[in-house]
Amino acid sequence: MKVVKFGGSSVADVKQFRKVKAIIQADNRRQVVVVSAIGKSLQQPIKMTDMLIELERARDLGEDINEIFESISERFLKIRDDLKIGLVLEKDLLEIKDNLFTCSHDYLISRGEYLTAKLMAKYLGYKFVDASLVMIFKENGFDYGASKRALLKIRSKYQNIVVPGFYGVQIDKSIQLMARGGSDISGAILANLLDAKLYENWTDVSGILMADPRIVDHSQKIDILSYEELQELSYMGIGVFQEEAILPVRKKQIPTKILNTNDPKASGTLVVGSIDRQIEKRIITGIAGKKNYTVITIKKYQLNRHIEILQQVLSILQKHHIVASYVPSGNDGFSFLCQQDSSNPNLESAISNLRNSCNLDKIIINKNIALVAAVSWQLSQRPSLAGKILDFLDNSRINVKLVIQEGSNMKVIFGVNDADYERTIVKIYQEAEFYKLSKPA
Ligand SMILES: Nc1ncnc2c1ncn2[C@@H]1O[C@H](COP(=O)(O)OP(=O)(O)O)[C@@H](O)[C@H]1O
Ligand SMILES: N[C@@H](CC(=O)OP(=O)(O)O)C(=O)O
Repeated sequence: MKVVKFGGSSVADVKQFRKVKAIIQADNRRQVVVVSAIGKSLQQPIKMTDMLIELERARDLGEDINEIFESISERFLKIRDDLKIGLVLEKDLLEIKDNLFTCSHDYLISRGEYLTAKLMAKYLGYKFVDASLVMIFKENGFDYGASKRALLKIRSKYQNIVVPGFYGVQIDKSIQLMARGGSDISGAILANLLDAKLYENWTDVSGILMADPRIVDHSQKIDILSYEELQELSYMGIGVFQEEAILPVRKKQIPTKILNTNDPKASGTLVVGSIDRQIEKRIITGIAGKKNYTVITIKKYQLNRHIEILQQVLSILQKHHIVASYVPSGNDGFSFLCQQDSSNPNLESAISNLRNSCNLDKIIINKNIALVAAVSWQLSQRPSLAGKILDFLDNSRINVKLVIQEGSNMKVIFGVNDADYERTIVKIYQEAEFYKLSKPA
């Protein structure tokens, strides 16, 4: 049995729905289907999830919600009408509108997946199973036991089901949303619960590419990679597979394939536990990164004799809910990195709190830093790799502000100015290509 997840781009319009049906019909082991909310298409530049976020914003600001609600409804009703499936969606849409001023954020934003799954289930002739019945959370995480019991009970009656991704239910029956891109997580959890033979993750690219195709033209595909390597790449920002989706499949060693709905015959990328490295020629597995970091450097003379400073700094960060990666430095200071985005809304107040509360010599703030990581399982055997890349970036006049090689020994990270982000990825990609060609047989 296979669990198959279709991302927003795979269900963006009626053409995409037809492709999904052809894929499902081509293999009767594709019994458990997870869908995201309808995503972007050529005609529709906005994901349904973002339209719902916009609806919520309009509601909260007291603006007119009717226009945006109408365009949301129209997208669903158009797919239904074009597919000619006799599904009564109007009742669901009315219920959402009725609930709009009293419902929670998680309920509202999850309705994109809910309605898309209803459409898909009807179109495929599969049973619609609301995620609130089978994706059960408890206070401190996901409840695998309760979810499995509920799921097996339903599957004893219905083999072929469609489950909306991206959300589940809390003990108090309220809807709980997952992180953005969370349908990947739903699919991975369902594959875990059902001990699936394979988890197929269908998207709009033919697998995981060595670098973001929006930055590197004709980037090579990664044919096979380990859960560990994918974890590093996802953590560093490749959007194609949600980082939190790796653990559920990794735990049960369920092979996972990233496949292209628009080119279903393409082989895609296979993710597994271990790889025969004899046949793996690549030295750098992949390159990924993110922009918009702030580097905060704390200076304190003989910091190693004032260990309490570290404790104070960390507790201030915690108080402001700052998500930070810590980069130890020398005797007289250390740095940490924070993303300047919605994950750290209190960054500025945390910095001013640090300035006022800790007895520091100096705080240096460096904004608009991009991190670019080269992931390679061979890093521990090739310590010179980081140096070679640095040399290459230096020759290209890219100013590298920091280098981090982590304990995992799977990736080396280069901090550059945001403005140099794309160029850095292109240069490391070129270096990776050169390396592959120049590697001794
Ligand atoms: N290294 C990479 N390999 C493949 N795709 C990547 C990579 N980095 C970024 N992407 C982007 O991820 C997109 C797919 O992810 P996403 O938009 O979440 O798809 P879906 O709608 O199927 O969930 C691709 O269209 C591509 O632009
Ligand atoms: N619709 C949600 C969840 C998701 O997984 O979407 P997608 O498969 O389109 O990345 C989001 O936009 O975050």
